[in-house]
Amino acid sequence: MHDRQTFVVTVRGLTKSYGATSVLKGVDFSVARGEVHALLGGNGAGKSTMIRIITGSAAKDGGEIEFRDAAGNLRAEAEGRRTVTVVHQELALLPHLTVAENIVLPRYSSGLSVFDGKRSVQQAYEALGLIDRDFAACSLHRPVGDLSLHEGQMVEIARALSSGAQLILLDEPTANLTAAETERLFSLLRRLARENGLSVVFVSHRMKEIRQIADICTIIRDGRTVVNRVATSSLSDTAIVEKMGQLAAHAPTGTVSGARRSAPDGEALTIREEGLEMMLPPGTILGVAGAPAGPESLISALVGAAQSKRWSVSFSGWPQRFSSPHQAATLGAGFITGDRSQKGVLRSLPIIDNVMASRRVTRGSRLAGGRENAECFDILQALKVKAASLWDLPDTLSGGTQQKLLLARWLGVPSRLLVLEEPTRGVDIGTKKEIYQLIRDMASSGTIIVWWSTENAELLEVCDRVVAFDTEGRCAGIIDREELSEDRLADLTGMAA
Ligand SMILES: Nc1ncnc2c1ncn2[C@@H]1O[C@H](COP(=O)(O)OP(=O)(O)OP(=O)(O)O)[C@@H](O)[C@H]1O
Repeated sequence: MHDRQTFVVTVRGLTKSYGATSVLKGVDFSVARGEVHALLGGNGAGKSTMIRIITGSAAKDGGEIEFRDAAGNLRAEAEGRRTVTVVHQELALLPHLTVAENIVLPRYSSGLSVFDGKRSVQQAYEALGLIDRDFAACSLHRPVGDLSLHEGQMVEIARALSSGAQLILLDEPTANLTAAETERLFSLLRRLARENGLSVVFVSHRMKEIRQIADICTIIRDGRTVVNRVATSSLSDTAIVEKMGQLAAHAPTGTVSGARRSAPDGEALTIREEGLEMMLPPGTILGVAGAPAGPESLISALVGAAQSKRWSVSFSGWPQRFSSPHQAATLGAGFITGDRSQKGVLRSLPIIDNVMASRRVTRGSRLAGGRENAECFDILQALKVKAASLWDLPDTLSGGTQQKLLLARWLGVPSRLLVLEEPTRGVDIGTKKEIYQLIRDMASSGTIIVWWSTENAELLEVCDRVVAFDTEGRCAGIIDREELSEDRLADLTGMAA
């Protein structure tokens, strides 16, 4: 084990309440210099709240936080915080500025230094060169808006290194990365940990990658640390899920594939592009696999988000072209966007409006009725959403719980078609299983489900058939359930299995 002196951050007995809700009840957490550490816990366990307190964007009620430098000397709290950087799923980069400008920006944020273009490019090159010399040599003057997600992540990590970060926290960073990019990100993080002494904290609900990347793990449950700095390899998957308090939900759910379900009534959906035709009987769950280009074009055509020359869609043989997602919704085609923060959650409206939105559209109701309260309450209970009040704003909920709000909007709404983009992103392991069952129930009642996921294991668990796209957006194959495997999907899509 590491000596106390080598811990870059140590949290002891941290407490935090929001009003009457006690969120952190005495959390302990410490990260050693140069380690890759997984921070685990169910939705709402308190991970982000603790991270916000460590970085200073929320205040603690009680407990201690201690920062130390590489030599083991105590740092002042304000100085220590500056050595911690969080890389979120939605990258905090300015798309119109160049790579170099984005990397050096924090150096000038105090307003005390005068911007020096030449020096900045040199500083940016030094930081990005630690990650990838070739990429640094050709990208410093490119606008960040032109980069891929993976390249953007490299720029954020370079920016953190350039501003003296000792500890980087990454929040589900591999969603939407290809297999090769995921492997490159993991080996980069391992190298920076080993050679530069960087500490990495990895927050993820994907068991497979937790094992791939993290040597040490800490598990938080309901505001308390239940596993503190234990070797990940010493815990089985079942033990991890049990410590998170989700063993019951983790039990096998008795998958019933569409092929074995009795065929419900309804209209069949036909999707065509040149040289390809898919006919989906009512109740089919069609998985969509691959990097964004292909799935996005198909989904836009299905939900009326964009006119498509590539795809044609028909219900029971009748061509169907929705002119907007609103029209699609009124005609029984639901859509849960993968862009939770920009297009999904209605931030200025309370939880009840977020949940009831699609029901109001499909029912054509203009006034919110009193019975809605009870209905909304039941829907949230089915998804185990813990909220103090239906009238709270969504920002008072954890990230994974906000994702559940989007699902709640369409679950149980009678629909011909439900299109889902990464519906379980950020959702904890136990809740994922429950969502799979709720979606199967909707399919059993005749709804056709189209489910895009970058987690191949989930497509295997839920879908009757999968259409796979390669990284260029071309259709690479349609695979029936019996022939599905994670390796086959990874091969066809080039995405991490
Ligand atoms: N501003 C706030 N006001 C009230 N409650 C809040 C606020 N911020 C967070 N909470 C509550 O604190 C609890 C912990 O949330 P937190 O975001 O830390 O969880 P998490 O472990 O990061 O979950 P996830 O895996 O879903 O991201 C949740 O129950 C959430 O509703």
